[in-house]
Amino acid sequence: MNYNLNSLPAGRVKSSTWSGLKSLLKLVEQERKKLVLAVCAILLNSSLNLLGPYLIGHTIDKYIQTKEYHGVLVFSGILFSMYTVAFVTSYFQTNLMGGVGQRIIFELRNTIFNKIQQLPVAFFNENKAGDLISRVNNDTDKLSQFFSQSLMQFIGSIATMIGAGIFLLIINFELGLATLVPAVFILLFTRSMSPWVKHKNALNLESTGGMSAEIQESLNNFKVIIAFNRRDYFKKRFDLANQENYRKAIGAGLANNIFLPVFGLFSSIAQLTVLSFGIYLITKGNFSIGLLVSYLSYATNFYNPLRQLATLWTSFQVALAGWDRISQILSLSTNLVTIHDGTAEDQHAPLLEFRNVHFGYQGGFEILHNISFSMEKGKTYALVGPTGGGKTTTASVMARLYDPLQGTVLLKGRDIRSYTDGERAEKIGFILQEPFLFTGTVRENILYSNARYHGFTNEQFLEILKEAKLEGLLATFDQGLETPVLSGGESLSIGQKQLIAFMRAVLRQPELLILDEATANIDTITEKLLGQILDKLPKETTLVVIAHRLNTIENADEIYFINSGELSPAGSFREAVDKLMSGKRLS
Ligand SMILES: Nc1ncnc2c1ncn2[C@@H]1O[C@H](COP(=O)(O)OP(=O)(O)OP(=O)(O)O)[C@@H](O)[C@H]1O
Repeated sequence: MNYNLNSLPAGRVKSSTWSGLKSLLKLVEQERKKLVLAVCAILLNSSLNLLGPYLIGHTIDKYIQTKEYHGVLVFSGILFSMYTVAFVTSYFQTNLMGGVGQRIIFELRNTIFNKIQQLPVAFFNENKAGDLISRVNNDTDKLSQFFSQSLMQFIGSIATMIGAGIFLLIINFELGLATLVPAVFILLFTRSMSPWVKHKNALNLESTGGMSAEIQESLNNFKVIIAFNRRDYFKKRFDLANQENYRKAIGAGLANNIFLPVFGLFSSIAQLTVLSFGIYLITKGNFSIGLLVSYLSYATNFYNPLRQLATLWTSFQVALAGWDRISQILSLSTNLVTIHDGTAEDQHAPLLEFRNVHFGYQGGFEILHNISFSMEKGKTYALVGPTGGGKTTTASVMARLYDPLQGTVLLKGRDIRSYTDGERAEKIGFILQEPFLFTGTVRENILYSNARYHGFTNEQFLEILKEAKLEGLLATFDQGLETPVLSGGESLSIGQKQLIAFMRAVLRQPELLILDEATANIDTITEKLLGQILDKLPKETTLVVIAHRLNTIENADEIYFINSGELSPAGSFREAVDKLMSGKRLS
């Protein structure tokens, strides 16, 4: 599956306005009741506003021209009450829709975030975090604006226009037709321009995502930037991204503003038509002044919402462009599905086995070539080899961060794909080369993957750590379990981060524990302590150690070389060292 959002076909194939609208409306299904109420309110509002001109025309012809001022007063009262009710309905629907918009954005952000969480590592390799953040924050905001501000105005404007159009045709059919002709041109113009406007907005959102990705990358690398005094590098890159965004925003702005003057021009033409044709009809004796006043008002009632629609249409196109980017994420699914092959675990089978495994990252060359080997319960395996040889990649396939392109990985004789994520994570612990920590405390970070200890007090939890012989590792943290972890671990040394990752993984007592350079940044004394802790793990635990330092693999039962994606057994530690001495070097 292609996980690169910027090259996904959905990004280029634009959904049509109608299908986009339909899928957008699906979002509000849960809000149906509130939506119906809001639509009723807006329809009532439009009807009341539409009745106004008719009553004014009637008052002029029936009471003002005949000087019956009592009737004028009565009708003024009626009009005042109507406009008051119209105001209340308008306020009611605005309130209602404001809430609907906020709930939609809330649900939508949850849905996208949950979807992102379900996607495999390959998705994160392919997309920049800044762009994803922009999709979750900025693009959903565009949708929310449409739902909370524009949708009801949209419905209200269309209702008012239809009503006004009907009045125009009823009062005088010929004059009505002449008044409505410019609207047909507006319709045709809007239809032909909408895809272009939406495309311009999509480009704008894309460049906002790109800019956000630049910001995120420079913030992540601020230490390197400062150390190498290369502020100019990211400044240049940001300038470029900002300029690009500026150009795209100008393009989108121009496209968005194209409707307003055109709509304005045609509505002025319509007003002129009404005025000249109407006066002509009056001079012929076929029309009254009151009717002309009503008529002009209806023409305004028809063309003003149309002009407003120009703005709303733009907001709709922006929302559609945002929705396209969001639905790209929603349309993805994990390629690491759980299969049901019905095979039971075989307690006598090797703990983990690679059978003719081939693997390559998305869109790249094959990295692992036809690897076959197996690992027994309770043994320690070392993977050694040159930088870029494929050790971490092999470990990642072991932990099913990726599936092989060809071949099978078996866990206890069962296809690893037949285990659920939960079962797999329970059985396999993986201490990554770059441990992931989040803002909080040391305790929270250790508990991250050990939910069963969540309710424990510090004393109880310390007891658990003591039993697992992990307590000694806390000595390097000045406030023990309560030591704060700031900015995703920036406040800790890399060695300290590795210690936390170590405690996190060991506490789970997995059946297979993979340590990818897990001790590379730890002093020799602490490393010894770690070694003792590993010795205390249940004897059935299988260990896989990836290491550059030879002393860390001294106690391995078997050592494998991984070089250029090929795996070969190196025998015992002595044999491995002999091989190294005879010319093959570890990195
Ligand atoms: N996410 C990725 N996307 C594409 N290629 C990758 C990715 N990760 C690693 N590679 C490539 O796969 C190859 C093997 O990398 P891997 O990280 O497995 O090597 P390694 O033996 O663990 O190296 P080291 O000792 O430096 O950790 C390298 O050529 C690397 O460029």
